[in-house]
Amino acid sequence: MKILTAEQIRQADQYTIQNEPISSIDLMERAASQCVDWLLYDEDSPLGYCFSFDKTLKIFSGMGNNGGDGLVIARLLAEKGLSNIQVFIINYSDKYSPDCEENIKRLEKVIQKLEKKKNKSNKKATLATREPIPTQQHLSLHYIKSVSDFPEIQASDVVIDAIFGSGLNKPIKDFTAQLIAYLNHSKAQIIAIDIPSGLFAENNEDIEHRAIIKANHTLTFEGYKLAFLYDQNYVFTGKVHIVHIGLDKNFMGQQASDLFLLTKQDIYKKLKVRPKTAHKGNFGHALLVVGSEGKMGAAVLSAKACMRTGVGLLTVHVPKCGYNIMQTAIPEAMVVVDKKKKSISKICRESTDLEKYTAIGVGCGLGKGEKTVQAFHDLLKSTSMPMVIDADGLNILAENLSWWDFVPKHSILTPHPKEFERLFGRANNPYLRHQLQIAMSIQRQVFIILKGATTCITTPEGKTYFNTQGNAGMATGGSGDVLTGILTSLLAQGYTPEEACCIGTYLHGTSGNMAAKRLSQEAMIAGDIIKYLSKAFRSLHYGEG
Ligand SMILES: NC(=O)C1=CN([C@@H]2O[C@H](COP(=O)(O)OP(=O)(O)OC[C@H]3O[C@@H](n4cnc5c(N)ncnc54)[C@H](OP(=O)(O)O)[C@@H]3O)[C@@H](O)[C@H]2O)[C@@H](O)CC1
Ligand SMILES: Nc1ncnc2c1ncn2[C@@H]1O[C@H](COP(=O)(O)OP(=O)(O)O)[C@@H](O)[C@H]1O
Ligand SMILES: [K+]
Repeated sequence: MKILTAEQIRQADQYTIQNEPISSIDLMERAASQCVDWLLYDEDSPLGYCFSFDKTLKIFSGMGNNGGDGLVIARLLAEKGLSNIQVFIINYSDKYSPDCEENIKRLEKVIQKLEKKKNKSNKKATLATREPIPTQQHLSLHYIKSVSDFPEIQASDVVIDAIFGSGLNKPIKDFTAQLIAYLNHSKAQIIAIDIPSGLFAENNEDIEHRAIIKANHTLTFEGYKLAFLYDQNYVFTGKVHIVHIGLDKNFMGQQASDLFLLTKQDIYKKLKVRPKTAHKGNFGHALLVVGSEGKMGAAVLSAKACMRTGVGLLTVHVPKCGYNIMQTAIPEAMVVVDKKKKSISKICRESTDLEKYTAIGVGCGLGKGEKTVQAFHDLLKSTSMPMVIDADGLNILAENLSWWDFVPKHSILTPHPKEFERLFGRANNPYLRHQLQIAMSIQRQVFIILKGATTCITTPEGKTYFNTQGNAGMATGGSGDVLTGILTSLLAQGYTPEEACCIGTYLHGTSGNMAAKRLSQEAMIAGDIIKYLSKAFRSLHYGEG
């Protein structure tokens, strides 16, 4: 799925208005009604039982179209009978967008209607019983012009943030900034419409010092904004839900973008089906160069994951101390033993040693001893076959930058953020780090998988794929080694490095999700990601689970 910029979405919005055709105010109505559906029916919605309990919905609307969305949400929910709704318009300027202004009038009409109904039923009740009965529905409209107008917020309130959307063009200031701090400080659940107010859709500088809503949920129109895919911004977006508002699909499909979000459909299309008559020679021969004393677990995890991802043959090169461990843990793998006991010292005696392998993975639990560093150097120089480089392989490279010349083109590097920083340096914010990652992939002609809650893959052509599969249960030692095994296996089987990166990260995350579902995030360990690979494959091939 393509990720479009806020500007491209705005163009899609204009195109839809002109070509569907639909008026902009009706498009706003459609967008808001989709949000209302989510609020009323989605299992994640904190509003859930508002119909029966006395939660109050407090909608904070700005003066642009995002504010307009908030006003329509209020009206539609009131029309559906929701009991307690308070709308606050933030008067940060003297200019409303036309659709926002029109929706204030529409909301005022509904309020008047409800008031009339209330008076009528009170009159009836007074005539019949001599006592007024309280009306069920409260809908009110208020204006915030300064700090003194801020309403009290209870922990049980549900707050809708419709202050600013994608039209934000400068950091928020003055009492609106104070309002955002005030809302963030409350204990209420916050739902942001389209984008948390204060967050820019792409590049966010100086984020620590800016006023930005910290939402529990964000209902975003049509697709993820780029900023939502940076882990550092999760604190603002909370869980992101895509709300489809009927923008022109063809127009959006034609927009140029080098940014993609990986979906199950994408992976399904890339996965090969094993021919009925296949033999093990059809699925490659992987070499893993891994392990050192005390870190043989990393080696075992990568080897098991490699086999469980379908490679035909696997050879693992380990130090002597790893021989029994490896043969016992995974008898399916062949083992080549280094002449050194505790760490690897020489990988290939001759350059032809490597010819029989179809992919090489190196780095898990390797250590950085002098001989190992030399062996890694020799390995880089002995082959032009793209390889997977992880962990200490990356750290060694970071300390020997001139060796970049020997890294085979189209290799896959899998740094976590700290390893990324060692390799490529620091960037001031996640957007700039992403730009740096793209630039490095192009310059070094390698695939970089920057691992995190959302994993970011960049290609030598400058494309980016984001993988959002996975969960915090995978934040446990060894998860990265499992990924290295999976990637090496896919490369060995003949998947292109780009396919291996996409399938590998998605599979790893899906398997982690299945493990967490069954075992809990707390109790799962890296080895469980391997155990659930079979389920993950079945779900990708046949939609099971
Ligand atoms: N795209 C779609 O498909 C659809 C989009 N829809 C909705 O529209 C939203 C975008 O609406 P929008 O363009 O009116 O922008 P919004 O964020 O409400 O800002 C309003 C104005 O605020 C101003 N302003 C900016 N920054 C400021 C600041 N820091 N402090 C003070 N003022 C500031 C600035 O005015 P200016 O400063 O330029 O005069 C700006 O024009 C979008 O997020 C979605 O919710 C749906 O309704 C329908 C389908
Ligand atoms: N919160 C999270 N959500 C999703 N995936 C995660 C999360 N935390 C870690 N992961 C995944 O787990 C793996 C951890 O890799 P790494 O940091 O190299 O671990 P290790 O060095 O222990 O093997 C990465 O693939 C990462 O994407
Ligand atoms: K918003």
